[in-house]
Formats: sequence, C-alpha cells, structure tokens
Amino acid sequence: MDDHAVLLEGVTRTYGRGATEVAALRQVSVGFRRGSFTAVMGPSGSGKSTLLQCASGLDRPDAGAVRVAGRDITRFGEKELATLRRDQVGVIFQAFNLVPSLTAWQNVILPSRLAGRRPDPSRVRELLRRVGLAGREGHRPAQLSGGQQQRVAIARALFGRPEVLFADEPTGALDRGTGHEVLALLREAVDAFGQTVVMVTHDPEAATRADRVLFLTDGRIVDVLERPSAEQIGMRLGGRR
Ligand SMILES: Nc1ncnc2c1ncn2[C@@H]1O[C@H](COP(=O)(O)OP(=O)(O)OP(=O)(O)O)[C@@H](O)[C@H]1O
Repeated sequence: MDDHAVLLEGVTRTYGRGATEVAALRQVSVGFRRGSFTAVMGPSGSGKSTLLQCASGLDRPDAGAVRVAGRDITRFGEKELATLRRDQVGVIFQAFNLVPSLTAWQNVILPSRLAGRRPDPSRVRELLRRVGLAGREGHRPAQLSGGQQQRVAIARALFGRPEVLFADEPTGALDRGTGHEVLALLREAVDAFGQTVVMVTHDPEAATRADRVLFLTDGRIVDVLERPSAEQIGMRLGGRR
C-alpha cells in the first residue's frame, strides 16, 4: 500500500473559455506522504490556491485524479465530499466560513459535535489560547477582527485532528508571535499526531518549517526542495521572478 495521504495524478484545472481561458493547473502530479509537512510557494497567480482547492475537494479538476487515502475524490458526490471534509480533511482558507451566530468556542467544536464526538473543553481552551484568543472564547465572529476570525478557523481545523490539513497562507494576516505559534501548531500536528499538512505561503521563514517546498510557476510544479534554508528559498524565488 502506498503511504500517500493525498495523491494528485495529472490534475488540470482551467478557468474560463476561449480568449479568457486560464490554465490554473496543468497536469500536476504530486504525492503528499502521511505525516509530512509540505509548503507550496510560487508567484501570484501560479496556481497555489487552486492546487489546495482541488486537493481538498473544494474545487473539481477538469482532468486527472485526486486520491485521499486511496479514493479518487473527483468522483465524489456532494454528500461524500461533506463527509470527507468533516472526518478526514481540514481546511484553513481565507474564506473562514465561521457560523456568525456561534461564539469562537462553539465554532471550534462545531465540526466535532456534528460528527457525534464529545469535545474536550480543556483542549478547546488550550487551542484558543495558543492561537492568541484567550479571553475571547465567548465572542462571536462579528465581535472579532479579520485576523482573529482566521485564528478561530485555524483552531477549528486543528481541533478535529484531521488526517490532512490544507492551509492557505495561514500566517499571512498574523502578527509575528501568533504566526510562530500557528506554525508550531502545524509542525506539532505532523510530529506528534502524524497528520499531513500542506501549506501555501509567501514567507520563506514559514516555509522552512516544512519538510519539503514545492515551487509552482504557471500551473506547473517547477522545483522541489527538501528541508531548504530561508536563503535557498529566497534564491529560488528570486531567480524566477
Ligand atoms: N474562479 C476563478 N475564475 C477565473 N480565474 C481564476 C479563478 N480562480 C483562479 N483563477 C486564475 O487561475 C490562476 C491561478 O490562481 P490561484 O489563485 O490558484 O493562484 P495563486 O498562486 O494562489 O495566487 P496568489 O498567490 O495571488 O493567491 C490565476 O491566473 C487566476 O487569475
């Protein structure tokens, strides 16, 4: 059995038609091993977000397969996709999808409640503290800043300990200290709990926390570096701009 948590095979995603056609992903094949941490980098518009959306089942490729735990999710119907997102795949995206009528605490535990699990209150408290929301557990999204709402979404995604966690610029809107804490949480998810993390980032420092960095250009993976230094990443990005 292969040990890929997620495997993309020849994934192509094209937006628009005719003159406005954009190939966001072109025949991308890449595997994410169980218990690995991958950073995805590349210029604006290179297809990073599209890669995450297709890999997590939020978007459907035009061609190719996306296997999560061996099953091709591009063939899933809405119901199977909903179950996948509830049980196996966590997403930290800019669109937070928090429930406005629920508090930060309630938002964090909601997916677990829906899955019929009984949330451990001390873990909810600990996670909210680590993302810098101690004292704001009872606030509703409208009472929180954009960055704070994103942190609730981060805590929510981590709380369910999904097998795979996709994060699109999770530290982009955060202050340095909270950004470090979020990266530590992602690293811990991999090292302590064997989860698989795939993170899009523009920040070379953040990417050094990953085991491997993929570089995208024009919808293709053009390079892969194992455990690179920030300098190596900077040079790689600089040379392609
Ligand atoms: N819904 C959409 N409709 C049309 N074109 C889209 C859509 N989403 C993305 N694209 C196009 O596909 C290409 C890849 O976009 P994507 O968001 O994946 O890039 P990215 O590398 O994540 O960029 P950024 O770093 O700016 O977030 C871009 O040219 C973008 O304009």
